[in-house]
Amino acid sequence: MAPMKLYGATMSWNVTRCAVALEEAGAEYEIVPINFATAEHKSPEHLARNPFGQVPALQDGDLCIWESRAICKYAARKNKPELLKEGNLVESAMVDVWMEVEANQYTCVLDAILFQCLISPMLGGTTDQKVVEDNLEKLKKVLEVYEARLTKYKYLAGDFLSLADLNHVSATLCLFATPHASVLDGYPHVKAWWSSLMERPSVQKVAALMKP
Ligand SMILES: N[C@@H](CCC(=O)N[C@@H](CSO)C(=O)NCC(=O)O)C(=O)O
Repeated sequence: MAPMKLYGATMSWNVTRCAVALEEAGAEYEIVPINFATAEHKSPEHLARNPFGQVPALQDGDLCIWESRAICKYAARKNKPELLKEGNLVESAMVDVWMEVEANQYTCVLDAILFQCLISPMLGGTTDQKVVEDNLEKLKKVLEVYEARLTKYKYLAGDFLSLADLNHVSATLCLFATPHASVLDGYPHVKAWWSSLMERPSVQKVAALMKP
């Protein structure tokens, strides 16, 4: 079977979220860059992959899917279903909860910080420090919940690694490219959780991919 194709740039934490899942699942894949400078993401060819004209998109044979977290679930379900715990109703429910928390409580706040600190300056813009500070305060409230959870369990969904943990990696790696990674220092169990994720070969490989 030909390797899967992950369309997008490794500077995007939505794209590299998929790379972490693909690496952890041991999938055969290649990253196909999409050139934003030429609006390739809005080309008919790419719109056929992702009708919203965004990256990532994943092609696996005749199947083409988009939305990073759907791609991650596909990679896990196909190659390493234990990352979803789908055979266990309770464990899979907790995986689902923390996958939603990653998207709707954690990364949505982190996105605002990363845009201001990394994307805006890259586009010739400025960093709105008030937006950064406001979202750091929101992130601290989220991290308080994580700290309480990770005081009880080694990983977010329970005492087992799941896709919920892995979906946090790409955006958190980007946090370390900003001056604000120290926000994690106030949460020792979150730091220990992050350190254990960073020890994984899949994460180390993607971290290397993301280096500018
Ligand atoms: N919910 C989606 C977000 C994709 C996205 O915003 N992609 C951006 C670049 S990466 O941050 C993108 O393609 N932006 C171009 C555009 O929106 O036109 C996902 O998780 O895959």
